Amino acid sequence: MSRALIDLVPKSSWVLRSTSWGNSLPAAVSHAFLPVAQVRQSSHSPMGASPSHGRKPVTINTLQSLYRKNEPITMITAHDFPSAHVADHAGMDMILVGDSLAMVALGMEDTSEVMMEEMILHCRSVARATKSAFTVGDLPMGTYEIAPEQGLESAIRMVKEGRIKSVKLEGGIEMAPTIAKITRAGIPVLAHIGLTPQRQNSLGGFRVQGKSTAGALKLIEDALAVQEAGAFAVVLEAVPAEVAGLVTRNLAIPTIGIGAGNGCSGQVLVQVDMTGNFPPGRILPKFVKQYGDVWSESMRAIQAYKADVKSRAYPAVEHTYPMPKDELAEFEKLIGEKALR
Ligand SMILES: Nc1nc(=O)c2c([nH]1)NC[C@@H]1CN(c3ccc(C(=O)N[C@@H](CCC(=O)O)C(=O)O)cc3)CN21
Ligand SMILES: CC(C)C(=O)C(=O)O
Ligand SMILES: [Mg+2]
Repeated sequence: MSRALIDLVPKSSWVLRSTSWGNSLPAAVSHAFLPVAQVRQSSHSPMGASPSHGRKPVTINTLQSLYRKNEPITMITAHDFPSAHVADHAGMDMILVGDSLAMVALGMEDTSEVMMEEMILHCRSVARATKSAFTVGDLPMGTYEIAPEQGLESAIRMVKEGRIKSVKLEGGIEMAPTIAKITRAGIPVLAHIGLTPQRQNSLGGFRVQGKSTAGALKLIEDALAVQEAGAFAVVLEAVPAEVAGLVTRNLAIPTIGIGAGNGCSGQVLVQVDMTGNFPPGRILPKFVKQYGDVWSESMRAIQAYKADVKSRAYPAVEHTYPMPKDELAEFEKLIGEKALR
């Protein structure tokens, strides 16, 4: 809302917006009065009671410590401020700004289309909402494959402009020099092997990897190479559980599985998949467990709004701004004089 507009709203209707940071805002932000008529009350998430409330920011050391304790690392994607906000408040250890946002947020055919500038825009919005989780940004296709220097330049842009804490890139042994280059510059790298969607055209589509003996051996070779290059963890996507378990047992860094069974050091899912925020009938990868039905809930709410507008049930009196009685009387008198109606 513009300054001019804010000045028009009577001060009496201003309330302290109860934010998701809890009821007691620090003094530094207590001037953040917004002209909202209602303090949002949510029965399912009482203010200040979210799992991540007051949690210290997750760092690379926190992740290391979870790994040592054999406690599974939780990771989910987010692509904007609200989706990062809810993931952070739910207490996720890591939030990934995946290039899958090309498909789930931008409506592109696959992930190869998304540009660096677009990834940076989404990273920035996620970073603003994330107070606790460790953030990772996917390097989009074409921004790291040419040479280690190109990879480092892109990784620096993701951190400086995207405001995220680490980068992820797809590829195994052939990417080791790039992973080493970025890591040595002080940017943590999450590797990603198995099904690498940016390479779908040479994989023959989104296909399970490491199903054959040769494929499984290649996966182990790749995992060891990215570890050796300095990756702080490695995503294993769409590989048999047996192979992922073996890789996990033979590495000294965490494995983050997606469609890789229960033997990994952690799990990641695409948020819109697991919350069910997509039209009915969409075919999901086999590994997705749908924990919610956000689409139906949004549909219900929007259709109820539509019905209320059509029937004039909304807005009701409580959603309107009353004029003081004396002002209204004066106003009506003036209208009568001017022959308005
Ligand atoms: N919304 C969304 N969720 C994802 O998990 C995801 C994306 N988008 N986009 C990028 C990649 C693509 N992903 C996918 C997509 C499909 C399958 C899939 O359908 N796999 C088949 C097996 C295919 C085969 O091996 O022949 C399956 O049955 O799960 C797997 C991973 C994972 N990533
Ligand atoms: C599925 C995860 C690992 C990913 O790379 C993405 O969301 O882009
Ligand atoms: Mg990705």
